[in-house]
Amino acid sequence: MGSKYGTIVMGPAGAGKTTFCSALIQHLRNNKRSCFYINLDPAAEDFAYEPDVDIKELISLEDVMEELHLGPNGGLIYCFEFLLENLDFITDPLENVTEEYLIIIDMPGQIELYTHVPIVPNLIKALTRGSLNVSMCAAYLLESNFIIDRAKFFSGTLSAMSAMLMMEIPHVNILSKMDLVKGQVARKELKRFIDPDTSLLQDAPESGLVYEYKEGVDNGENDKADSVVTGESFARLNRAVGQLIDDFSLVSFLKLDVQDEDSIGAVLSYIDDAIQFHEAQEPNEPMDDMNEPEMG
Ligand SMILES: Nc1nc2c(ncn2[C@@H]2O[C@H](COP(=O)(O)OP(=O)(O)OP(=O)(O)O)[C@@H](O)[C@H]2O)c(=O)[nH]1
Repeated sequence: MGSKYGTIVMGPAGAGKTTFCSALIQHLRNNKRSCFYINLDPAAEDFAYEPDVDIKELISLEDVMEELHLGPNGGLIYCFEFLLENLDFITDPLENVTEEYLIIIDMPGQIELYTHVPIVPNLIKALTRGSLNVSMCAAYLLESNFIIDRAKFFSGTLSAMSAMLMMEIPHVNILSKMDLVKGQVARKELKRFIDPDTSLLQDAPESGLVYEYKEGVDNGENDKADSVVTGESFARLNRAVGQLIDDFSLVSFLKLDVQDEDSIGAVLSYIDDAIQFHEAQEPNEPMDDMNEPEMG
């Protein structure tokens, strides 16, 4: 059995994951490459391309919520725990996928799956270290209009970093929906987000990553600016968080506009390169630590 290659598409809700998967599939088709599309978002409904494997065929989020009286997030976690107990649902169809294919996995946006409980890391281990030995790259999407709110952008960057550290596979960060900021942000300014320049946080203290709220102030979204205290201790805390991002200078973003075929091609070649580079670096380890206790 030859090698297998795949990308797992992650990022917050609404970042454009499913749209990116469709654009990527179209691009692969245009270039006579094959793909195997797996949808693991039980809430996703409209697909430009029908998935080859769809978690909805295994378990219904609606049924789980109704029968177990769970909310959407608890229901989603249940669905993934069920998937991990029934991994054959994904691994069996992948057995015959050859190296000509790019396996594309479309994920839900809920951050709980990546951080609070190590569900996605365990899923990735099963795909990369088991007999399947899929060489994978994570594609983490953050939507570009986050740059309008610097605090939101940097907290998104921290989530991207956290996913990168948890997954332990090659990782590509992508700023999606670039069409929405085109012409609105100067090129030079945009560069400071592409390679995150943490001094952006200090340039606009009202956009600090860490806020202290005044007592008795309504902390609703609209009143955020009024309720921020920009004291030196908070400036220091912001600098410290900024330094943390700086220290991981690996975080930088590729620009994606799904209408622009060249940007899709550029993202794909980064994914291809990241997979190839990783493959050349270290052979996949056997799946020996799947049942080790994980961080809680
Ligand atoms: N302008 C613009 N809109 C986009 C782009 N990509 C996605 N969208 C829109 O953004 C919304 C969310 O896109 P999805 O692809 O469903 O995002 P998702 O990350 O899969 O969403 P969840 O599955 O809910 O987490 C949809 O209305 C898309 O049409 C883009 O490149 N440009």
